[in-house]
Amino acid sequence: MSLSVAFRRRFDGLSLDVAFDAPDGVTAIYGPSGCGKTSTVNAVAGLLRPDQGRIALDDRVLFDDSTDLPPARRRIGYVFQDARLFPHLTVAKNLGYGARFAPNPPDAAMRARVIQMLGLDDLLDRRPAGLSGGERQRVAIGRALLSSPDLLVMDEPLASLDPARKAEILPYLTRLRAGGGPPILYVSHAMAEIAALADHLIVMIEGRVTHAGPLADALADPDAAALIGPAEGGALLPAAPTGLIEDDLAQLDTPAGTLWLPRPAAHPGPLRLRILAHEVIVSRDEPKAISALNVLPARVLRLVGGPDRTLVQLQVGQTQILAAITARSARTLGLVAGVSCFVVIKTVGLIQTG
Ligand SMILES: Nc1ncnc2c1ncn2[C@@H]1O[C@H](COP(=O)(O)OP(=O)(O)OP(=O)(O)O)[C@@H](O)[C@H]1O
Repeated sequence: MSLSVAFRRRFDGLSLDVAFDAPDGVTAIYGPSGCGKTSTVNAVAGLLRPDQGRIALDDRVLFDDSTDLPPARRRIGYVFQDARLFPHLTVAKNLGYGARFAPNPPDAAMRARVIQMLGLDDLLDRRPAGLSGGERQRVAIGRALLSSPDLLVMDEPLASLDPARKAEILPYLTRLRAGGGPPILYVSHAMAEIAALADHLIVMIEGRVTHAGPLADALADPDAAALIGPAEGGALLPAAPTGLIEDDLAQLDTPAGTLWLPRPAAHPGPLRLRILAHEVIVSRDEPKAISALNVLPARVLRLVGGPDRTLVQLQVGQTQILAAITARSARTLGLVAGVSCFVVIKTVGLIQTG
């Protein structure tokens, strides 16, 4: 299932002129406050009428010159920042409400799967007022899923939660992503959240899409990283434990090479590594007596200079990694495209993705 979006809409303060495709998986829409993220997903869901354009899910047109399907007929599940549950209904009845609009209502097995995946078994008889913010959001996600949507839209679903509740709900979202459900359009301005969940990235600035493509490519691309915020760039790598554990460190296979990290939880699921550009040191010589565990050979691909730092894109093994260093270091090291060097990776964020 693929979503294709192209529309215009003028407001007094902002002209939206948005075009992108969202393939299967999770597509994150990222950008500063007021750039038009919510308006874009609202246009997709039928809550905002474009002035012109075309919005389609595969061949099914949701909006064009002659079509404007009402929200209930778009087969889109919507999870808002606040859960918007019915306060007088139990969790079970709130979940059942989603199914009422499903073109093919979910059977008992599907319902049981969603309840189990979102950990809702013990909450079914409770009412929303007695639930934590994180529990309410899990119910809202379950309700949206049980409407058997062709697409799930989530607009800042974690933004109203405190850090502990966010950490509690993220594993449910990663499980949802890994479970082969509908494609997800995920609005967020938190790159840590996006790095944990998304496959594709749309960057919006002032009503326009300024970057679209695979998330991992964007984080390792100096031009895209400059748009996203250079502090967010670096790399996002799939990782597989080799099974070797020494001194409580686990050996992981990654496209960059073999890395040693503090042993991840015993969970067998797939892992992602997030490396931030300012956690990467570049050395011309192979560093020997050094406390950092992860030193890999690399080659400079290109440098993009900013006012206070230079982003260096490096080929490391089969992948690219960005390093953020000072312009002075880039000069004194003689870093230019083609130069061989070594990267020292200081810290790596380990993300469980399934
Ligand atoms: N119904 C409306 N009428 C007039 N202007 C609107 C309307 N909806 C949105 N806008 C304008 O579009 C701008 C973008 O709003 P939108 O909520 O889509 O941005 P956003 O990127 O989701 O922002 P945030 O991250 O703060 O939620 C707003 O600042 C506002 O100027």
